Amino acid sequence: MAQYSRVAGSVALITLQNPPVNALSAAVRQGIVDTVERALRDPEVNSVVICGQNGKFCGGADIKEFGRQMSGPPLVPMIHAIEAGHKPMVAAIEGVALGGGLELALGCHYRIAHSKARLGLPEVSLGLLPAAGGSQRLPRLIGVPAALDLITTGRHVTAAEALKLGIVDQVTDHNTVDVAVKFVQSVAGQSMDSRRLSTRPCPSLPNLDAVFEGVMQRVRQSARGAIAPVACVQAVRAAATLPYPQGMEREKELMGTLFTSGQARALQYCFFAQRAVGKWSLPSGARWDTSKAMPISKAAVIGLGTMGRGITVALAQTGVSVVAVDTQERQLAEAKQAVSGMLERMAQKRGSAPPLGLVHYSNNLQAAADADLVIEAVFEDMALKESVFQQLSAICKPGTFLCTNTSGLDVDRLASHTRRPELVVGMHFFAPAHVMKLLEVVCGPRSSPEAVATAMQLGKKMGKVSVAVGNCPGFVGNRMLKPYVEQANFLLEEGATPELVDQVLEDFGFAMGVFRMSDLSGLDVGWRIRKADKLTDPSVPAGQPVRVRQGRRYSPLADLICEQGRFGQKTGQGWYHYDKPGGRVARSDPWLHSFLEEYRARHGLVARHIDHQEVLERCLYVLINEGFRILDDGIAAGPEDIDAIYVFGYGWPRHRGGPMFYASMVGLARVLERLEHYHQAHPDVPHLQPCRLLRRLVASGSPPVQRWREVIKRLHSQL
Ligand SMILES: CC(C)(COP(=O)(O)OP(=O)(O)OC[C@H]1O[C@@H](n2cnc3c(N)ncnc32)[C@H](O)[C@@H]1OP(=O)(O)O)[C@@H](O)C(=O)NCCC(=O)NCCSC(=O)CC(=O)CCCCCCCCCCCCC(=O)O
Ligand SMILES: NC(=O)C1=CN([C@@H]2O[C@H](COP(=O)(O)OP(=O)(O)OC[C@H]3O[C@@H](n4cnc5c(N)ncnc54)[C@H](O)[C@@H]3O)[C@@H](O)[C@H]2O)C=CC1
Repeated sequence: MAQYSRVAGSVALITLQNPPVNALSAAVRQGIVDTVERALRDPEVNSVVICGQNGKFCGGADIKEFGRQMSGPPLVPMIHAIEAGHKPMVAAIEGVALGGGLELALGCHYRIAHSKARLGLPEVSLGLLPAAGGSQRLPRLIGVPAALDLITTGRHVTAAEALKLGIVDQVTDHNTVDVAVKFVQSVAGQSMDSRRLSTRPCPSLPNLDAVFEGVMQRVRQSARGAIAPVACVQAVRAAATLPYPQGMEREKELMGTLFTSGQARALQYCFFAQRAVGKWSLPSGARWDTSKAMPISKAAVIGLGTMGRGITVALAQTGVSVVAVDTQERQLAEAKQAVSGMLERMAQKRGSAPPLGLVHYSNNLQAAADADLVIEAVFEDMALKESVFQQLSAICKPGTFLCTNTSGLDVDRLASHTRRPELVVGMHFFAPAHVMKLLEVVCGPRSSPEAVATAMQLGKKMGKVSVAVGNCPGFVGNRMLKPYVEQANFLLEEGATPELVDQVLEDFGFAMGVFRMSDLSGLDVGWRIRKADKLTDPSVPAGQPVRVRQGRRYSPLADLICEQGRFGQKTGQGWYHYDKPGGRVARSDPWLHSFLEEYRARHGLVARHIDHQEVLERCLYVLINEGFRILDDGIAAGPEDIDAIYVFGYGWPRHRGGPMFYASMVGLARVLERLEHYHQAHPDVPHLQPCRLLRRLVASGSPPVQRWREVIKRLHSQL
């Protein structure tokens, strides 16, 4: 809806009303059309201000309407009518002006923003382009390079940057509507001809072709198969090279392709999945909106290796005071330097002071005594972690939350080593912890709703997408990763190369294929876990066939690589060769290829041709199959949780929506059929055996992912 009122005698004030973000639903669009017509007709009115209710101008088109039959007045003619109006129209921008909201403001003759407002055209992140004239008006207003930057990245700008770029005419710290009303009165009666952006030429650019070629190259490289960024560049090119009406035609044509695409559906699903995961609930009935999170002003981080350092930085960035503890003096000194360096670099980028004073260092666990919350990040060793939790339980004040960053150990077992198991919860960050958006909050059977709420809330404050998961080996993300990595190793045994597997996965859209990723993370990490699981020599019982462990197929390839001291990037050699230890550029390694040939010969394996389809299906479907098992076990609340974990923590291409969404796009019957096919070919690989939930969903007619919860009926929910 849009409310019409008269202020200051002659100014019509149109207020968009559609909480929470005044999205441009059909009713709002109809309201705008009606109220603008009324203002233009009313002889007592000489000017118009458009604003949004509750301090938010407009969050853009109503995304919930996409994918349904569109009704109500379309945006393009509505915005044209505003721009063509003979009375001055001013957008009073508070809160946000995003997507269609900014396009509406660009149709107005002036824009006044509050200093705290954010503006942007984020359509690209929904698989779309700004198709209500945004791709044509913005370049005319701020020039091609700046418009290309905003439209292809979708980034939000502050009011101050918007003023600098020329998107807004004025920024105020006062009441924006009052300022806009005063301003519009001062221009009432003037001609608005020069203020209509559609009538302006695009500022000329001498090297137009080179600019577009450069941006297109950059976009294609970083988009990894996403079509919207490419269409955004094409639309802006139309603004730069065609008259406005033809540019609008091109914008419409490009939007037509995007609007109904699978990528747009996937990206819009991700938007809602990201929000859905915040609305967690536990089997006890405790929920996100009924459980109280405790405020955390002082935290302690125990263990200052790769993870502890990143977690310390992320906490300090959030304004939380941190006691950073490592018992090794050398590690402590190195961590101090590394943390300060990271904080300084980040502050320099932002142009603010680094929060160095928030971090204090100690080599003594006692320093954690008065922390509100502790995050343990020592080596992945159960006995060590148990001892640390036992000590913390004795040292910390009553009520301190005790969290672990373990990658997959039993959180409840750690809880049992404390006097307050209800205050123990997993906070599983991803490396680098100050950059990666994902946080798995692991709820043990005894974790209290307050502990879960506090960890979820702290994660959100740190800018993370926090996902509540149940307690099982590997939780959600790493549990699914295991069969994926295993399958990639089997493919090597059968004739593939790391280059082939990685290329297929990178073509699919992963930032890194599985072998490049393993080299980056360090091959020794998995090796240590396999040793602890008694899968590697010398703990393997005598007589155990070398490619079978615990009755199922096992590939010792990664163990053999590690035995050679090849731990990946850190040692300069792994599945690939690097120029030096710590080198980043992966090069094909002839040694590795001969090693694979010898390995196959030794085990009587005959290399066969493996095509791209098999690589993709075996790696992805086995991971998806484990995702179904996780849902069936009640370790994740729904497919959205798994998808958010994979998109924000594991580099799953966002435009493919996450593994569970992808499965529903491929078709569950097809996934089932291919798993059956591969399981028949490899009966000694239990992970390939289709899970019963997948079968049940197929038997229920393969409902869309949004309706899976109706089919998942858990007997023993862990969440
Ligand atoms: C606005 C935010 C920054 C607020 O953030 P925050 O305060 O953190 O709150 P949130 O938790 O994010 O959100 C709260 C709540 O609001 C919901 N919500 C937010 N935004 C929207 C929205 N735009 N629509 C609907 N709902 C929204 C959100 O889901 C939360 O609710 P909950 O899920 O129940 O918890 C932040 O929310 C944000 O960033 N929002 C998104 C902003 C955005 O991306 N805007 C752009 C939208 S797309 C757009 O505007 C495009 C256009 O306008 C162009 C439209 C042209 C259409 C023309 C169609 C022509 C098609 C031609 C094809 C023809 C095909 C054929 O031939 O058939
Ligand atoms: N490295 C990664 O990518 C990820 C690791 N994790 C998990 O995070 C934890 C830490 O991993 P990393 O940072 O990689 O380890 P790391 O090996 O880099 O660092 C561990 C640190 O703990 C310190 N430490 C050991 N015992 C201690 C004690 N009793 N008290 C205080 N400090 C002690 C060590 O001195 C060392 O500095 C592990 O549980 C790991 O599984 C989780 C997510 C990702």
